Parts: sequence; C-alpha cells; structure tokens
Amino acid sequence: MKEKNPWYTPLTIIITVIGVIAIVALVTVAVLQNRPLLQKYKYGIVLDAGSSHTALYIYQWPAEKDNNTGRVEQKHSCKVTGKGISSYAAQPEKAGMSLTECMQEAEMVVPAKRHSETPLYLGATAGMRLLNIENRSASDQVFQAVEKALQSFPFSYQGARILSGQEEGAFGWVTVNYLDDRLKQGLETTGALDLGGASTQISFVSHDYDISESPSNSMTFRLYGNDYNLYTHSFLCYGKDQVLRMALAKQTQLGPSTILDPCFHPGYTTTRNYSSLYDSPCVSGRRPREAPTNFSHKGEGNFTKCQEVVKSLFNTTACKYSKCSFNGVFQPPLQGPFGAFSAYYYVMNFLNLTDTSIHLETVKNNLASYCATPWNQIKQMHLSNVKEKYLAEYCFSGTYILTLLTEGYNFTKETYSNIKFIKKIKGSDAGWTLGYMLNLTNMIPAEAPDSPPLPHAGYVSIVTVIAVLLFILLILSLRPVWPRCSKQPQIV
Ligand SMILES: Nc1ncnc2c1ncn2[C@@H]1O[C@H](COP(=O)(O)OP(=O)(O)OP(=O)(O)O)[C@@H](O)[C@H]1O
Repeated sequence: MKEKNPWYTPLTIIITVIGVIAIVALVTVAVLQNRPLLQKYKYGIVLDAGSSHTALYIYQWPAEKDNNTGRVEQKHSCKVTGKGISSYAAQPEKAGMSLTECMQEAEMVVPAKRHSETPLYLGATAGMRLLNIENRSASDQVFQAVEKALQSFPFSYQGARILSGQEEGAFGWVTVNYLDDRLKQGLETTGALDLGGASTQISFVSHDYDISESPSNSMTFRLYGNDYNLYTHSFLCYGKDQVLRMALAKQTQLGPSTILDPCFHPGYTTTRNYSSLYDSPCVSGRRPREAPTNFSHKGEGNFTKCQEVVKSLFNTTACKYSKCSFNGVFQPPLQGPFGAFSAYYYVMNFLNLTDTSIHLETVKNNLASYCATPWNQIKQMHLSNVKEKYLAEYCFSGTYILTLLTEGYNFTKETYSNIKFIKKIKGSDAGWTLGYMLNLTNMIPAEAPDSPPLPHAGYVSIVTVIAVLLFILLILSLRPVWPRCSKQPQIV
C-alpha cells in the first residue's frame, strides 16, 4: 500500500508551474529590458595645431548616452608629420596637405556610416597666435589652405580658429578634471599646468580669488550643478622653444660670434644663424644692431649659471596687484593639486624627475649633475632613441621648468609635491582638445543629469527577491485549499 502525497494534487501542481513561469518571465523581462545594449559609438575629431606640430585626436562616446551621461574617451591619435601649420607661412597650401595622412587615418578609424555626423574641429594655439601678430595675411592664408583641405573629407567640418590663451588654459583644466571624474562628482579640482612650444598656461580654482582684481584672468563655469571660478593665464613666448630663443637672445644681445651657454652640455657646439634666431615676435625687438651672420653656440653645463640666465627672463619686481606670478601678471595663492602635462611631462620624464615626493633640492642637484655631463657621453647614452634637438635641450628645458614653477608661479619646496607630471589620464592625453570638444558639443551639462536610483545588477536582484516573495505569499494565501495531511495513512 502506498501513502498518497497530499501535494500531488492538480491544483498545487498548476499553481507551482504558473508561479515558476511567472518568476522566470519577470526576471527575464527585467534582465532583457535593462541589458546594456550592444555598444554603438559616436565620434568627434579635434586637430591641435600647435606651434611645434599638429596632432589629431579622435574621441568616442556611447551613442545612446551622448545626452551628457556617457564617458567620452580618446579612441585614437595621430601625429602629423613635419612642423606646426604656422611654419608654412611661406607656402600655405602645404599646411593643408600636411594634414592628409592623419585625416585618411581618421577615415579608417571612424566607421563609414558615422562619417557625415562626426564633427571635425581645428584649434590653433600659440604658433598661429604669433604668426597672426607678425603677419596677419599669412596667417589667414594658412587657415584658408587648412580649411580647404579639411572640407575635402567626409566629416562634419565645424571650422578652424585660433584659441585664445585663456581658452587653451581653461579647456586643459576641463580635460584634466573631466577625465579624473572630479567635475561630475563635485570633488576638489586639479589645477592644470601646460607647457607648449610657444606658450605656457596655468589654470586653477582658488577660493581666495577675487575676480574684480583681474577680471581678464577669470573664467566661470557651471558644470554638473557646480559653479567654478577658474583663474587662468597664458604666457605667450614662455613655451619651451620661444623661451630658449629668449635665453639665447639674452646671451647674444651684443652680437658676439661665440657664446658659452651654461644651459647646454660641456663639449656641445653648433653654429646658429642670427636671422633665424631672431625670426620671432618674442625676440625680434632685441636683435643686435651689428652682428655676424652666424654665431658659435658652445655648452658650459652649469645649472646654477643657467638658472640665472632663465631667471633674468622673468620680471618679478613690477606688480600692481595684491600678488603676481611674473611680468606683472596677477596670480591668486596656489591651491590644491596640479597636473603638469605636455612638455612638462616630456622633459621631466626624460630626466627621470617626475617623482615630486623627492625633495626639491635633490631634484635640482640631480639636474645639475645631468647638465654637467659631457655632451659626448649624453649622445652615447641616448642618441639611439631620442631626437638630437630634444637631447641637446633637456638641460635647458629642465632648468626652465624648475625656475618657472618656483620663481615664476611661486611653488615652494613644500608645495612642489602637489604637482604631478602626467601624460595621459585613463588612456586619454592631457591637453586642451578634449575640453574644447566637450564644450562645443555641449557634452557637459550645467546641471547634474538624473541618474537611475539603482545600478542594473541591484535592480535585477531586487526584482528577483520581490518575485520570489510574491510567489511564497501566493502559496501561503492558498492555504485553505491545501490538501490536509491526516495522521491516518491513506489507502490507495
Ligand atoms: N619627447 C620630447 N622631448 C622633449 N620635448 C618634446 C618631446 N616631444 C615634444 N616636445 C616639445 O615639447 C614642446 C611642447 O609640445 P606640444 O606639442 O605640447 O606644444 P605645441 O602644441 O606645439 O605648442 P603650443 O601649445 O605652444 O602651440 C614642443 O616644444 C615640442 O617640440
């Protein structure tokens, strides 16, 4: 004789099956509905037409999230061969042609079906600022050639223009803080230090900054619901190439035929041409009246003397404000951490001096012994993997960087460690281009976007738990119809 299981009644079996199907259906719908879609991207292209070279950056972001919530990241970069577009003043059409290779690369990287909707921008910085000062019509012609070349590609061309120094500084700051997620989260921001070939920028938020003291250094933003009052300044001619010209001009103002330069290694010697040295608005006014065609440039390798030469390029006496950096430029007290990029990084990385926790005096001593190293030895060690021009200039550039930071911007041995030398943040280059594109595409909203209260996984778990609970409740509510278990075994 078998005992009949009271649960094996048609009603409970039907309820169980329906309940299980309902739970599976509910969870499946929740998972499918909230499953991240197969990623589709949108793209934006920015050309950074710098004084020393042009670089192309391609950015991408999830297509369904261009409404301010998706993360924009750098997908690709391309370094244009040759010099910056301002060097083509005498043959402007070549400025346009120089961009062809990188633009063709962009055509391959951005999927064809996205070409026509991909915005393409070109921003020119200090090299074109200088050309514009020196020769307006040449600068216009370079832009015409560049525009013509860019319009021939299938992207949505949005124009080419010269960025002001203030914009360059501010967009660099936006890039750094966007990539670090500081803007969205409303965290304390990082200041931006950018060293280019022809200009240098400093940008930071200082709570002690009274805008009325120097309104031209202020930029205000409302980003993700937070207000920022940014201090920013760009020093034209204080990029590392132009400042080297100024240092050489200082040492050749009497028109000698030989100079012994403390900023170059002992044993270094080259012949330089007076006309090409003084061919820049940064130094043209100081050209010696009587000078030979060339001069012999010899290295001495003396850091202390080099620092004196560099210091002489900063005027730190005249200041009509409560506080100045140099050349009579207002600067509020430094505040917070700083990210130093472009040539700051290239130079300090080569010199192995990116660790700012090392005492500033030790950093200077290390640089001093590098500068004193004979040129032959330096070439033997590095010439196989570093351009000779860069190699010859690292002693000068390192000295300039330390002098600019300490004597120019007033970093002290205590605050020096607030600086971090950076190249990339989360895979994207630090520089003004990303901030520029985010601004022009309105990708950073003034107010914080609404975000779903729960992440996807949390949402699915809650739905599952609730479904199971409901099912148990349903079973319990059917208690009256549950088959009773009698103590007497049923006889089948
Ligand atoms: N590996 C390197 N080592 C040393 N110097 C470098 C290296 N790569 C680039 N540079 C130099 O660093 C400087 C800054 O380069 P960057 O491309 O940031 O400036 P840029 O955009 O041309 O200048 P600007 O912003 O003033 O117009 C330039 O003088 C460039 O020649």
